[in-house]
Formats: sequence, structure tokens, C-alpha cells
Amino acid sequence: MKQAIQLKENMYWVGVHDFNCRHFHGDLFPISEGTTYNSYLIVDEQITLIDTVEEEFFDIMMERIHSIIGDKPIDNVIVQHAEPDHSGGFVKFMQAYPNAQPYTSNAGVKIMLKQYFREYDYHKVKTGDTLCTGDYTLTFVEMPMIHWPDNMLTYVDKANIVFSNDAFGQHIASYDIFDDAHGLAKCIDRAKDYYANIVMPYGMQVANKLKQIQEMGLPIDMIAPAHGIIWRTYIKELFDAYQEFATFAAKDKVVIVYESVWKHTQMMAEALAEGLGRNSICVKIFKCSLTSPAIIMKELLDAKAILVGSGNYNNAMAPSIAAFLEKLASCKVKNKKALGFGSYGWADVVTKQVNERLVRAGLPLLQDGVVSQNYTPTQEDLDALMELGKTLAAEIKAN
Ligand SMILES: Cc1cc2nc3c(=O)[nH]c(=O)nc-3n(C[C@H](O)[C@H](O)[C@H](O)COP(=O)(O)O)c2cc1C
Repeated sequence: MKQAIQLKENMYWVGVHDFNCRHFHGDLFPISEGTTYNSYLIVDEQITLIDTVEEEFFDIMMERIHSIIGDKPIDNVIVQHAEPDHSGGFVKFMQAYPNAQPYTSNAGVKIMLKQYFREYDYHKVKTGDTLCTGDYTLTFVEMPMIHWPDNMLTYVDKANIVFSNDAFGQHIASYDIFDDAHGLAKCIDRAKDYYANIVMPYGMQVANKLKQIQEMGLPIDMIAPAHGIIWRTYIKELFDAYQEFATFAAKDKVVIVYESVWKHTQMMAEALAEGLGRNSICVKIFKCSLTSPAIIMKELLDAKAILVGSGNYNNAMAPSIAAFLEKLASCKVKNKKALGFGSYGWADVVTKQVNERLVRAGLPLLQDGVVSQNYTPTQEDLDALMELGKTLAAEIKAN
């Protein structure tokens, strides 16, 4: 029988591991070692479950719950987020515990109905509402659009735990469920990956919510998110990192993304990279069709600029670049500059199109004028691009 893992007195992890998950959110977010769907049990005069895992893993969650409370009833269930990886087991749960009192946000009620087509007598909670379970008081804080309208977190006094749902999540799948078992660098890197691919469009909301939580002055010993490990040792570093993510804090770093059939645009990309790199800029260079946008967005999070290159194919940019620019626009990137470049045969139109799309995505251009190349770059052309890299490096370092 699967066992619960104790976090603190009366507080238990009763979630599940999905070690085989390699594609999170469909194809949107490739991950390397699987993930977890975290549910938590609070054992007090009233027993409370927080979130109910993906439906296919429901029985495993139940085994862990039974390992602590046997056949005792559960009094409350909190739906912190209606997305199926956290609420998929809810209908089965309510069949098993028909007297349990469900709690969710107003937005959560609507989404639950639209997904599971069943009405329940939810307690609709908003920021500051509380639930006293005996010794503990649970306080709810709505987190709209981090990353759906209904996300909320639950703070438990005396235990000093924040059940943070998607905020502060990461895809680390391990039975060693505390951060210190994995080291600071890995935990923050995975949190960054998760932020860049799930939370990035909502940086403003994240910054405001962090401020609100800090102003509440709550003692916090643990942050228990809905995916991955539980934070107890690196909480300060996590808050600092989230502050940087939310404000798009950047280093002297440039991301170059390109697509190229005959390697002409690739030669341009590499010359630009060399010009930048030789002048103390950290450069990450990716052929778009070979790289998941998830990897590129993570690198872009702390870069000052992005250069996007494409050859001209039937008077259009490469489909991979068009798709990437769509993704870039949806991420509402802030405080970064950009520039298009690329090779053409008989019509110099694509680089201008790339520049227009970059500006529409909210990224001002690094310079006026079009960086384009007719067919194959000569050594002179490549030298000029390296020189341009040097000029851009100076501009990037100055900002
Ligand atoms: C399928 C295909 C379609 C092309 N269509 C155009 C075009 O409409 N206009 C143009 O100027 N060049 C066109 N070209 C020429 C390329 O833009 C040119 O060869 C360029 O140097 C390719 O850069 P790359 O090696 O980075 O892909 C086309 C090339 C290919 C392979």
C-alpha cells in the first residue's frame, strides 16, 4: 500500500508521481524526469484534503490517505485549481466522501462545472476567507491568472505552510520531497523552467501577489506547491528568484533563434553570435526546428535581447519561425529588445516581416534598418555581421 509522507505534525503529502510524463501540457512543455501531482491532507478535528490529483492516479492518492486516517471520513476538500491535473479525481472523491464540504473560488466553481458537468454545493471563497478545522485556521488567497482565473493558495497558521498550487511549482519527481535533498541550483533552475513555460505571461500578477504575501508578514516554514518538491530550506532564494522572473530581470545575454535551409541564415546567426560572444555577451543559439520553444523561452527569461533569423521561402518566413513568433507574442515578454535577420534570393521581404512581428510582440528593435543577406554571405559579409555583433554587444551592455 502506498504511504503518505509527513511534512510536519498533522500535515501530509498524499500526492502521486508520474515518472513517465515527458510532455507536460500536451506538447507545450517537454520535461525530463516526470512530475508529481501533489495533494495534501491536514489532520485536525476536521480532516481536510487539498487538491485531488489527475483522475488516473486517484486510487494511489486514496491509498496514501488511508495510510493515515484509515476509514475515517474527510470533512473538507479544497479545489485550489480546476485544471484536470489537480481536480481530475474530484468527482470520484465526492462519490467516496459525499458529506465532504467542497471549497473553491468563484472562478473555480464555473470551471469545475464546465469540465465535469456536475453541480456541487461549493463554499465559494475569496482572498482573506478562512476555514477553522479545529487547531488550525486555513486562509485562502486568490491568485487569478497565475495561471488560470481560478488559482488560489491556502495558508495554514501554526503549521506555517503555504499550499501554493501552481505558484512555485517545478517538475522534480522524487520520493525525497524536500528541496534540500536536491540542492539549490537544481531547484531554482527547475522553478525557472516551470515559470518560463507556465507562468511567464502573468509576471505582473506574480509580482503583485509576491508583494501582497510579503506584506501580510505571515511566518512561512514551508511552501508546498502542486507539482514537484516542497520548499523549506530555499524559501528566501525562491522568493528572490520569482521576483527576478516576474520583472524579467536580465543579464548581458542574447538568445539567437534561426531557421535555415542552405545554411546562409545559419552563417549569419553564427557570425552575429561570435561578434556578441567575443564581446562578453552570453549567447545562446538555437536552430528553431530542432529546439522546443520551451527551452528557448527559459533562456529568454533572463536575456536582454533576442535575434530571430529566417531565410525567405516563397516570400514567407520559415513556418517554425512563424510559430515561434506566435509563442513569443503569447508570453507577453517585457524589458527585452529584438532584431530580425536572414538571407533571401530575389525578394528582400522576410526580415522586415520578422521585425514587424517582433515589434507587435512587444519587443522594440535594437536598431533601424534591415539585417539581410542576398544568398550566401561572403567573408566580408560575415566580418560585417561580427562587427554588428560587437556594436550590439556595446548597446546591450549599456542598457
Ligand atoms: C523552397 C524555397 C523557396 C524560396 N522562395 C524564395 C522566395 O520566394 N523569395 C526569395 O527571395 N528567395 C527564395 N528562396 C531562396 C532563399 O531565400 C535563399 O536561397 C536563401 O539564401 C536561403 O537562406 P537559408 O540558406 O538560410 O535557408 C527560396 C528557397 C527555397 C529553398
